[in-house]
Formats: sequence, C-alpha cells, structure tokens
Amino acid sequence: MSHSADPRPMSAVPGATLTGVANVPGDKSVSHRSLLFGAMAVGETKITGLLEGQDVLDTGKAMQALGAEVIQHGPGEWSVHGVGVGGFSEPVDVIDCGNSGTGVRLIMGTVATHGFSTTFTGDASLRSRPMGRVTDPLAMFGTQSYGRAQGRLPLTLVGASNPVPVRYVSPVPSAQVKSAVLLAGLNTPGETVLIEAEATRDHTERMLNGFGAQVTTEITDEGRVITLKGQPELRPQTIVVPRDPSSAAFPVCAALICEGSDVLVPGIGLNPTRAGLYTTLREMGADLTYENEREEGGEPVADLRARCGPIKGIEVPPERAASMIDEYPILSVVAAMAEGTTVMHGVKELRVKESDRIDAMARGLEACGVRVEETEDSFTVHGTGGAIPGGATVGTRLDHRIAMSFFCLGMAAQKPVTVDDATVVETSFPNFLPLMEQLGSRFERETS
Ligand SMILES: O=C(O)C1=C[C@@H](OP(=O)(O)O)[C@@H](O)[C@H](O)C1
Ligand SMILES: C=C(OP(=O)(O)O)C(=O)O
Repeated sequence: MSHSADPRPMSAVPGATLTGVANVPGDKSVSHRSLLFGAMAVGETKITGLLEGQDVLDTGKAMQALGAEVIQHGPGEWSVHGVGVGGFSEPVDVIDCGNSGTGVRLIMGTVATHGFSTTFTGDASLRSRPMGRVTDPLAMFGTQSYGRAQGRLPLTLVGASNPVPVRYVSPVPSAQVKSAVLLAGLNTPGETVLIEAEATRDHTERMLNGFGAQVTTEITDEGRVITLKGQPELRPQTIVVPRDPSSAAFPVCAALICEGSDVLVPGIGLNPTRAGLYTTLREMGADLTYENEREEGGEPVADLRARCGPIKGIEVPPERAASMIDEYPILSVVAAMAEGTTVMHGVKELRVKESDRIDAMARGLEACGVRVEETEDSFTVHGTGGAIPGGATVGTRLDHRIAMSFFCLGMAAQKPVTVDDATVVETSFPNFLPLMEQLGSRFERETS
C-alpha cells in the first residue's frame, strides 16, 4: 500500500530541515482542461506532465463516458482522441466527479448544450458544495437542472438542444463559473459573453485559443469582458503541462518555516492569475527567489528557491484573493510561524471549497495553540514568532489542502501534529509524502 493510501492517522515529526530539489506534479487546472478540450477537438491531443491526481483521473473517466478515447501511455503521458465540439454522446451511467469542483462544474458546462441528460454525483464533500452558481447561468442557454436543495449533487442536467448565446455577469469571482459558461458557449451558435469583476485564473481562455477557438478579453469599466465565438472546430494540441504553483506552495512554505531549510522547486508556472501567494510571501519578508525565469508553452515559468528566515505578518488585500484562492490554508501556516499578525481580507470563497477552509484552519490552528479570529469574509492569524505549540490532532474534512497544510505545520511545531486522514492528498498531490520525505521530513503512523 502506498504511504498516502493508508487510512490511519499520521503525524509529521517536528524539527525537520528540508533541503534539495522538489519536483512537484503537473498543474491541476491545466490537466483537467487538457483532457476536456482534447475530448472536444477533432483528432488526437498528446499530453505530457499530466497530473495523475484523483480529481483529474475522474475527469478522464468522464470524458470516456461521453465518448472520447483517453489513453495512458506512461507516467504523465496521455492521449485523448476527441469527438469534436457538439460530438459528445449521452453517458449510460452517472458521472462521478469524486472530490473535484473543477471537474464537475466544467463538465456541466460542456454537456449543458448537448441535447441529452447527464446525472452527476461526487463524494460527501462535493455533494455539499453549491452548484447553483453554475446551473443558474446554464439555464440561460436553455439547460434544465434537477438537483437536491440549493442545487446540490446528485444533479441531472437536461442539455439544451437549441441553445441560445448568453451574456452573463458573474456574481462570484470563480474560474469554474466562468469556464462553465464559456464551455456551454462552445456548442452554441453566436457569441457567448462572460463578464467578471475580478480576474480569475485564465487557463480556459488561453488554452481554448491554443486549440483554435476565438476567445477575446477586453478590460472595461464593467470588468473583464470575455467573448467566445460559438461552434469552432477545435484542433488537437500537444500539451506540456507546467508544474502546479498550488502544489509547489507546500514544499516552498515548509522550507520557509523549518529551520535551516533550502529548497529548489523547478519549473513552476507563474501565470499572474495564479501567483498571488508568492507576492504575499515576499511581502512577508520570505527568502524566496525566482531563478531561471522563462516562458514554456506560452506561460511564464521560474525555478523557486525558498530558504528559511524571519517572516512578518502582513495585511493581504482582497483584490489578491482570486490569484491565491487555494493557497490560504498554507499561507495561514506561514502566518502562524510569523512575527506579528496576518489579516487575510476578501476570502469568503474559502467557505465553499472542499471544506469550509476558514473554519477548518481556524479550529486546527487553535488546537495547535495559535490565536485566530474570523469573520464571514476575513481570517486573522496571530503569529507565534516561531513557537507553535502543536500537539493536536486535526480533522482534514475530505480536504487535501487542509491535510497538507497541517503536515507542514507539524514539521515546524514544538510537538507532533496528527492529521486524521492522509489519503485525501491523492486528490491533487499523490506523491506529497514521498516528496517531502526526500527533502527531509519524517511522518509517523498511529500504531493502534
Ligand atoms: O478553474 C479551476 O481550475 C479552479 C478554480 C478555482 O475554483 P473557483 O472557481 O471555485 O474559485 C480553484 O479553487 C480550483 O482549485 C481550480
Ligand atoms: C478548491 C480546489 O479544487 P476544486 O474546486 O476543483 O475541488 C482545490 O484544489 O483547492
């Protein structure tokens, strides 16, 4: 059994010093989209560096259920034989997206304008997350949805046979909502327009253009106006998936807080819509440098070097939230080690992730002896100046980022921190435990 498949509670042994090179896996957002867009292209898309986390594997299975051919050739090497825009066929069974909000919401968008029904479900975490934010705009195309209260999964979408193009102002800063609308627009004649007040990750726009669609973005007083021309023929691509900045955050932040550490994380995608954590860490005084800055596959990439040193608390502005939305749990850990207070503003979206991440971090940090305060939309962590007591068991609530954050905290705390369920790391970072061990961390299983 692999380390992370063992369901027993596990702790990170305190006092780690991390050194060496951390090769983190491929980007989760780009991996989902590679499979999805490849499935809608005419011909064969080749992918290297695909993240083989459970979320992405579930999207691959869904593409097969809709009629595309998805084949693994070797580690990270995959091909997708697509059926063309509008070419999906009705799945004969329920689509189970597991733990993945991105998977379910993007696939809902794609099938919304195919004239058949699709039923979606997921694990207990995904079944508790709001889907109305996607089914509301999809209804404007003519799609019907029948879910549980507040649009929760399981949910059936009856796709529109004669979809009409939509102009939608997104009420939430969410790349998943934006992408669902644009993907529904793919099989709709005319122009679909999505307007977002704040920039969210732009992989859908960039990649769809790469596949030959016409997607333009205009910055206006209303916000970012994104226009997609419907019914393009998508051309298959050769995709090299960049390494995931959200996964890189764990070895980087662990190195910043573990005495004597010096870690290099090569080839990290630093698309500005994803790089907010690294800006924030530098403002906190972290010894974090970008080396060998370059462009790969149209995305800015650098090798990140993180060394342990003094860190101070800061105010993180609300306008930065979308560019680091998945990184607040690990930022809270760095904030707990810092000198002074860190206030994270504009973070209410954290409450509808795999768990309520403000609540999960707040309860776990308190149990480890760290003082915190929260409002609906903000999170404050009072730094301990390098002396986190630790000595608690924390609940991961089916949330991979909560598990990895508390493992990192445990490496720097005074007493061991136990994570109740390490299996959840499989979602986005299946080699998290061996990679951290290779850098110098140690993990212990509970023996009972
Ligand atoms: O589009 C994507 O690939 C993602 C969008 C974000 O979600 P929201 O759109 O809900 O902010 C992020 O949290 C998720 O991990 C990946
Ligand atoms: C929020 C996340 O993912 P998703 O919404 O795809 O489940 C995440 O990976 O942190």
